[in-house]
Amino acid sequence: MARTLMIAGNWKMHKTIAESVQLAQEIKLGANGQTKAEVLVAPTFCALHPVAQVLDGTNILLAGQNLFWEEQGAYTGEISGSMLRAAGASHVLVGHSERRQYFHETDQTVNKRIKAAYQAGLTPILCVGETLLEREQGRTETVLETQLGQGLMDITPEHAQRLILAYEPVWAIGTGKTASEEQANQAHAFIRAWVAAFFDRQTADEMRILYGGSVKPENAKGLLSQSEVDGALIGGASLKSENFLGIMRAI
Ligand SMILES: O=C[C@H](O)COP(=O)(O)O
Repeated sequence: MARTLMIAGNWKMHKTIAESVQLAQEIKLGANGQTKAEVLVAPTFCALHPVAQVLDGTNILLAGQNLFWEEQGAYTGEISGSMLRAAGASHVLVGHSERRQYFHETDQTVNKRIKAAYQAGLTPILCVGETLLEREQGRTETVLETQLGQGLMDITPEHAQRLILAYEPVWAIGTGKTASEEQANQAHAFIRAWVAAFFDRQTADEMRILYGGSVKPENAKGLLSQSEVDGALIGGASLKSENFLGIMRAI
């Protein structure tokens, strides 16, 4: 079955509220009727609600960049799934490599966040991917298997039907080095086969697996035309509307 492509922009820790609103307005104008892909943006927490107001009435989706697994409480600096929902988000990134690397998130806490996302009615976008060293040691598949297996532990098949995965080789993030089309397709095929074995074939066939790592207008077409690549999770190139819209137009 045909999977709807998703073009997702992760704005990371970039842009003030005013700048986020401006970018959202430019994307809203530019994306209007220009793409068959689903479009999603993930601003900083403080810009979520203002961006939601800009995107109101469009089919552009809004995501949080992370969430905590408790609903509320004395957890300074954290945000819950229901708070993201209330701010206008329908999706949430979980387990981004920057969260794992700089904030010590583990597969176990990723699993708690995934469950909390479902609990709040959010669609999680689970990010997985190997480091350069792991790839050079031939451990890519083992790493992916572990991140997926532990991250998705005890997730019900019903919930899995709403899951989105993102393959983001750490060595390709923000480095300008993109995985080759073959490398991306091969990793995605491995992930899809894993999903089929862990859940079932239909879930695997329907699951979107996005590629992330230095995607830009010049390489988007090649990457996104791979049979196993169902969209892109874009960092740097999502921060300028002409680049983000350029990626949309390239597909
Ligand atoms: O979430 C997005 C990825 O980390 C990719 O970032 P990048 O496009 O800047 O390499």
